[in-house]
This record gives sequence, C-alpha cells and structure tokens, in this order.
Amino acid sequence: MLDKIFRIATRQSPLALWQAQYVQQRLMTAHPGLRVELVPMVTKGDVILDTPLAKVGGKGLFVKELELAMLENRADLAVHSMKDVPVDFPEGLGLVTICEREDPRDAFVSNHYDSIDALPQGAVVGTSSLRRQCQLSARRPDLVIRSLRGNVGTRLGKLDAGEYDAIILAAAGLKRLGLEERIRFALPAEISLPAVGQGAVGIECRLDDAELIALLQALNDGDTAVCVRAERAMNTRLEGGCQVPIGSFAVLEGDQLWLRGLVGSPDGSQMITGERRGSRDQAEQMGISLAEELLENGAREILREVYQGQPPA
Ligand SMILES: NCc1[nH]cc(CCC(=O)O)c1CC(=O)O
Repeated sequence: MLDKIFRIATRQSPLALWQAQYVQQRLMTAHPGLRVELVPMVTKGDVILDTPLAKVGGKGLFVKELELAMLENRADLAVHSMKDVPVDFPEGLGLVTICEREDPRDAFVSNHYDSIDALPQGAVVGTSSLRRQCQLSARRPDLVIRSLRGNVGTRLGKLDAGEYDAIILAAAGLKRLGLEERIRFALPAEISLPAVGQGAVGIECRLDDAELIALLQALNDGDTAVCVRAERAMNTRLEGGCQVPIGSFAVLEGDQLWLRGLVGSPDGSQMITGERRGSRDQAEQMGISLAEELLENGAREILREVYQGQPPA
C-alpha cells in the first residue's frame, strides 16, 4: 500500500486547490506514510466565464473532466464543493465522504455599506446566482442585480474596481482563502437561505476502490453528511440538473434535523418556503416530502417557467 500514490484530480482555482490540499493533508495526517498528490486540471466551467452558468449547462461543467480522469484511471479521487456537485454520478463513481461543514452562510461584501438594508436606492449588487438574486430582490426590489462570474479573487477585484456597490459570496470560500475580513455581514438563513451543500466539501471516487474508500472514512463527518443528504434529497426531487432559484439548508439540533427549503422566481416576486423537523435517520424522506410540499404550493409552476416545459415529474 505504501508505494502506491493516491491522485487527487482538482481544478486550479485557489479555492479548489485549497480544498484539494486540505483533503491531501487530512489523509496524510490520518494515515502517516500515505502518499497523496494533486493532479491539476482545467474544466469547461473554468474556460467559459462570460456566460451565465444557467445558460451554458449548469454546475456539471465543473466536475465532468474530473470524473473522466477518475474513470480513465488518471486520478483516484476528486474533491468538490458540495454545492457544485450534480444530483447523479456516472456509472462506477460516487460520493463516499463528506467533510465537516465550514460556515454555510452567504456573505455580504462591500467597501462602502454594512448590510443589504444600508444600500442606497437602486444600488448595484453582483451575483450570478438566481437563488441569491431572488432573495435579495424579495427584500429590496429596487436593487439592480448584475451578473458576476469568475473565481473568488476575480469577483473581489471587480467589486474593488467599482463595478458594484456590493457582491454576495459564500462565507466558506472567503474564510478558506483567508479573506474573512472582507465579510461585512454574514446573511442569516432567514435572509438568504443557503444553497444545497453550501460550505461542505465532498469526496468522489471509483466505487470499486475499496482501499481508498476505507482510508477516506477518517475524513467523514456524520453530522454534515446527514444535513447534506436531506438537502440533496429535496433538490433531487425538485431539480432536473439546471440552475434554478432553490435554497435548501439543514441543521442538527441534538438528534433532531431541521430542514428548510425555498423555491423562488428569479425576480423575487414569488417565494415558496417550507420546513421539516424530524429524526436524523429520516433525512432523505424529509427532503422528499418537503420538495413535494413546495411543488404543491406553487414551486411546480415556478420551475416549469424556469425549465421552459421540462417540469419535474
Ligand atoms: N458556485 C461557486 C462556488 N462553489 C463553492 C463556493 C464556495 C464554497 C462553498 O460553498 O463550499 C463557490 C463560490 C461562491 O458561491 O461564492
């Protein structure tokens, strides 16, 4: 085992590299003597930067190349932001480990204003997330939402260049990159319900690689895994793989799981919300039943409009 090298396929953005190095370090700490190296790669999502993600094929763009590398045995594992991982996996691959969650909240970042409410009338806010746009506009219909793509550093650079009065980013990404001081206000879930899996890092590998799967168990965080399972079950029941304004966020209170869900229209004029509380071994069922309640309460029509004729079953 010790002469074998485990290869982590990774994107080359600073955040992706941070996450891959984090898993590399944790694996080597948990298993002294283990050899783990990074295999940096370029994905379509890194190349196409000028078009809103929803228009070019969604989140899967960031993971396809990494998955191909594992299937072709050019790499053994991939580290993902759980937020970017589509609901299903290619034959032979699967998610085997979920690490402890970082701050799951959205962060308000601005050089001039302390909060959403402090923004002047008609202020320009940068985000390309329909979920963030929906919740911002619901609270402040006067705000002008402008597209914002690129990695975390690029986005902060555009804010600093004066293109926006404020931008919204995941708190987790900023904290991991040592940029926590840029967070002016961490938005509570009541103001901006996070995306499914936000703040959590997951590890994908070949399902027949029993040796690696066993080694990875040391990195698994059971509580985070339960929360993300509930969130993803809700998303799976709602989604068809496209990008839509969906929030899904679970926390554990002792052994009680609390899951909140949101489906909204991109302009914030409609927002369907719901919640479930239950035991942690009901995570999946809670996600599915919350999704069905949201669909019945109007989410079906909203999603139908966004998908343009491809409603969930
Ligand atoms: N969509 C890109 C993406 N994927 C994961 C994170 C942040 C880290 C995380 O949520 O784990 C980000 C940046 C952002 O949304 O600001």
